[in-house]
Amino acid sequence: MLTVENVTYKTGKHTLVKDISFMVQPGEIMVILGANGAGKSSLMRLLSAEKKLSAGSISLSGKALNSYTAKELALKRAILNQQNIVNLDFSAMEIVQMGRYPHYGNKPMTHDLDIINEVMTVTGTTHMADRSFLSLSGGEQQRVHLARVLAQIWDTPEALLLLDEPVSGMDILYQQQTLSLAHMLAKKGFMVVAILHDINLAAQYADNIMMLKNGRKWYHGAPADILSTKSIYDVFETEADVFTNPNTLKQLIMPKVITHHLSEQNLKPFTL
Ligand SMILES: Nc1ncnc2c1ncn2[C@@H]1O[C@H](COP(=O)(O)OP(=O)(O)OP(=O)(O)O)[C@@H](O)[C@H]1O
Repeated sequence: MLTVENVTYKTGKHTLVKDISFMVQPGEIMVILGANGAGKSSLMRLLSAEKKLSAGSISLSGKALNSYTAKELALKRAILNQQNIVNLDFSAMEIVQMGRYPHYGNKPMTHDLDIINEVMTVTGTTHMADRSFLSLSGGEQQRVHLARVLAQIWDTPEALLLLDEPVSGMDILYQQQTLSLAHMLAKKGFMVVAILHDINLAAQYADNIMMLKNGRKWYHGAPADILSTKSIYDVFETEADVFTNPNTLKQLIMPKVITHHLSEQNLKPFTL
């Protein structure tokens, strides 16, 4: 289990995360929603132990996160960051192999190679294995990074998978496939925490949603319990209709079109 208690993160004079508590159970997907600048990535950096807490505590499988060694953490949790910059010319398979690195000495063993093949299959990246990573499209690179992250924890029971905007740049098919995969991994016993911007995807895949605003937790619960016109307005300052999809019984969010800032008088032609 992931247990987060009264966590605060300050940098300089700024408090980016304020007194947040929650738990994520093995088998659960928790999605973090919030406007730009709400503190989602900052919280994610605390969960990954990339940043130190200013106050509060985080424990993973009953052990304080800050008492894990770097190697222990690498075997227990993996993070897909928003930006994964690679400048060197590796093949896609070499990138995925890097994810497996904490598990082997000099050379990957047969078991490691089997896992690398498996995660490339489930992320639809096998056919890119020998391609230069730098030649891949943005969405293809994102899938290779996902495979790398999965290779790291594929065979770890109750691993923590942290996904910061995992489907940005992916087409609609791979968005669905990636989140279905996250769902499958949760059912395998992983704890999945994902930042998404698409509320409809959150409604479709999350077991629980946490909505942040100004670094604070504003709402937390099952999508059906917390997604409403009011909560969306409170957190995003945007009006939206919330329906129930008759086929899936999940929430469907339809933002209302805002026209008042865009009157024709305000739209002057550009002059060069
Ligand atoms: N080192 C820093 N010093 C001061 N403010 C910072 C620092 N790093 C981030 N911030 C600010 O903290 C706030 C939260 O940033 P964070 O990246 O966590 O937001 P986010 O919810 O992930 O946003 P987005 O949806 O745009 O990715 C933002 O206003 C950001 O500008």
